[in-house]
Amino acid sequence: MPQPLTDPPVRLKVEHLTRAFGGSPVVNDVSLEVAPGQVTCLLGPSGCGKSTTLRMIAGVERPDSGRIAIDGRIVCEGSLFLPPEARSVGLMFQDFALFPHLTVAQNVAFGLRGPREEKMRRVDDLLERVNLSGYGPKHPHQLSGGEQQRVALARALAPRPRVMLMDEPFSGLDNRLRDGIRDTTLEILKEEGAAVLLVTHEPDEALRMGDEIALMRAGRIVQRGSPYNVYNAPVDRAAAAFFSDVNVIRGVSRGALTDTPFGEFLTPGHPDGAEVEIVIRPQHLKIDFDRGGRGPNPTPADGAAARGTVVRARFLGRESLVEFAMDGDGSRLTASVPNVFLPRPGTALWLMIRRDRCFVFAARH
Ligand SMILES: Nc1ncnc2c1ncn2[C@@H]1O[C@H](COP(=O)(O)OP(=O)(O)OP(=O)(O)O)[C@@H](O)[C@H]1O
Repeated sequence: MPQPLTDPPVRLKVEHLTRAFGGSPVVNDVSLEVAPGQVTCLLGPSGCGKSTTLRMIAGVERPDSGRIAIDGRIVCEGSLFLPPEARSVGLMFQDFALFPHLTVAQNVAFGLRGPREEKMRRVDDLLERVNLSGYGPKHPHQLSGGEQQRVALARALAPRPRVMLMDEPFSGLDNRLRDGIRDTTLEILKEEGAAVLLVTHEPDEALRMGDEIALMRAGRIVQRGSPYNVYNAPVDRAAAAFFSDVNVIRGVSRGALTDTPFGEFLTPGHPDGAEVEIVIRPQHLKIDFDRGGRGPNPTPADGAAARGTVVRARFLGRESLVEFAMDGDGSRLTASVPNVFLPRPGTALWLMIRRDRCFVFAARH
């Protein structure tokens, strides 16, 4: 494939952003870039500093240090601190408040400058794109939560912001509405070509919406990459566990191999005697029947099978979760299987591991 001659353009560039409250750093040396038309999801648990990062980029919170540039123009560094309205950023928060006394059209037109005709064209165009044509004369209280949310999106996008900052914008919506609105929102954001930074604590939302995920923990970005890479090549056990439950099999590395109930695993890079953790998601455990104690015939890719006894099986709709106590050491492992598979507690079954889906990390102490 031909290589691009220049790097893709960067719309939002954040460098070494830091902010402490009461002496403890809440945002610690955060750097990231977002290109026009790209959605980066800032993902992390509650309290990890996502909103504070977003607020500094918006210009409503001052960093202690660091630099923010939009289209190459520095909007924050040292004593330079441009207010939100001078940064060309659009904002959308969870508790987006539409102005109750203004109509839908007036809400969308609120941040627009210029001739009336032009403003009305932009308002009509946006209302059409959020599927609310004809809603212009209504007032916010006459709209459902989902409709109000779409008006808020139209309002934030109306002045054509270069950067769109969204903080948990979908969390006030009920589940059934959410997926549809996420998809519509994504489509419009892409058409508008803004660089989007979206804060969320929900991995599913980040996987669905993001071109890139920046995984944040305790004030720092611990991993950045495409959703595929962040999910399939986590930097550590906690990064893996943020996206799903995980099983952890512990062992000791010797000669770059670690012996487990499932056979030997390659553990290169771990010194002799080092404790390692083999991490595997529940959907990558394979289940087979006991066949009178003889067990399955694993392929070389499966490695060895290990026997366990069902402790609990739960039906979750799309999948079932089956929890096992392993024969050898009584350790617990959980497998998820598609559809309904609900073996009785006490049933003996064999488990195998999808070795290509394992992550090996140094053990945490
Ligand atoms: N103005 C403030 N003064 C003191 N502490 C603050 C202030 N703003 C935020 N914090 C603290 O900083 C930490 C990070 O807050 P922040 O809102 O950035 O986290 P978050 O990752 O967005 O979490 P959530 O998803 O719960 O909103 C929290 O412990 C919060 O209590």
